[in-house]
Amino acid sequence: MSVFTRITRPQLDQFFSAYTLGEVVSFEGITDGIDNTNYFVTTTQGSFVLTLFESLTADELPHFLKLLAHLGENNLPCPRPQSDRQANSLRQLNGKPAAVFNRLSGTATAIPSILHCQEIGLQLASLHRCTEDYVFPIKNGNDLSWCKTVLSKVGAHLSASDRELIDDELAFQSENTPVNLPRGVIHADLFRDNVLFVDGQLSGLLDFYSACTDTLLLDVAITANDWCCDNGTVNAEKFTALLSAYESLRPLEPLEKQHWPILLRAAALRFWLSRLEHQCYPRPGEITQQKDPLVFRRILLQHRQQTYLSSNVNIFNLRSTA
Ligand SMILES: Nc1ncnc2c1ncn2[C@@H]1O[C@H](COP(=O)(O)OP(=O)(O)OP(=O)(O)O)[C@@H](O)[C@H]1O
Ligand SMILES: N[C@@H](CCO)C(=O)O
Repeated sequence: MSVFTRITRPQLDQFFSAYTLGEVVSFEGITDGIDNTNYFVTTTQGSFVLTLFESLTADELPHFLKLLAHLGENNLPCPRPQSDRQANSLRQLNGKPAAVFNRLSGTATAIPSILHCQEIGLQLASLHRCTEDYVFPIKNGNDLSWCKTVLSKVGAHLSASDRELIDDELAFQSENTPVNLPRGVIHADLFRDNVLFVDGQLSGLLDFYSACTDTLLLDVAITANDWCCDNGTVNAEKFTALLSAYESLRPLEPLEKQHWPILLRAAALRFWLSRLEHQCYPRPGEITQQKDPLVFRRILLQHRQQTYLSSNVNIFNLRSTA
C-alpha cells in the first residue's frame, strides 16, 4: 500500500476509543503496497494494522472481512478483523471505510528459495481447499474484458510492437478461455510482498482485497509467476517446486494441466497491464510505489516462446501426466 489518506493522532485516538484494544501509543504509515492506506498502530495492548480502503466500497467490504474470519477459523495465518464495542469490524475514518487487524509477525522475502516456493505452494492449496464450499460472491474485476479496457487506456503510451504483442495475446486468450476448470475462492494477488515468514516458516498471508471467485489454476499461475521468476526470468526449478507442493494437497486435474501454459500467459498479461495502468495513470499519494511493468512483459514472452523448455527441468514437468 501507500499512504493516500493521512490521519492525525487525535483522529486515531478517537477511532481506537471505539474498540477495546487499548490506547494508542504510536503509529506510522506503511510504504509497501499500492492499493490501500495502511498504518501500523501500537497500543497499550498490542500491535495492529489500520487499513483505510481506497477503492472497495462499504457494500463490498463485509464479504472480504467475512472471508478473512473464515480463513482464520481454518487456521490460515491471515489478518483477523477486530470488532469494536458494538461488534462492528468495519467503521469509517476520514471519510473512508476502515478496519483494524492484528499485526502478524514476520517479513516478506525478496528472493524466494526453493523452500519458500514449496511453502507458498502448500499454503495456496490449503487456501483453495478450505474454501471449497465457501460462497464468495465477488467476481474477478481483472478479467479479459478488463484487460481490453486497460489496453484502450494505455495503448497510446506503448510502442507499436508492445501494442501488437498485447493485442495478439488478448486474441489468444479470448480463443482459449478456460471452461470447466475447477473454480473457487482465489487470492488473485499472492505476490511475495503479501506473504510473511519467520525463520523460513510462513507466518502471514496478507491483502485479500483482490480475492474473488474464479479458476483456481489462475491463482496458481499468478502466484508462480511472481515467486518462481527471478527478476522476470523463469526459474524452472522453482516452478516445479511450487507446483509439486501444491499438488501434494490438491492434485491438478488433467484438464488443468492442459491449461497450465495458457493460464501462465493470462496471469502475466494481467499484471503487465495493471502495472502499465499504474505507470501511465499514477494515483496521488503521500508515499507511493510503482512496480516495473517490464518484468511481466519478459515473463509473458518466455511463456509464449517457452524458452525455458531447454533447461533440464521445465515448468510443465508436473508430477503426473495429463
Ligand atoms: N495484518 C498485518 N500484519 C503485518 N503486516 C501487515 C498487515 N497488513 C498489512 N501489513 C503490511 O502492510 C503492507 C501493505 O499491506 P497490503 O498488502 O494489504 O496493502 P495493499 O495496498 O492492499 O497492497 P498491494 O499493493 O499488495 O495490493 C504489507 O506488505 C505488510 O508489510
Ligand atoms: N501485486 C501487484 C500489485 C497489487 O495488485 C503487482 O506487483 O503488480
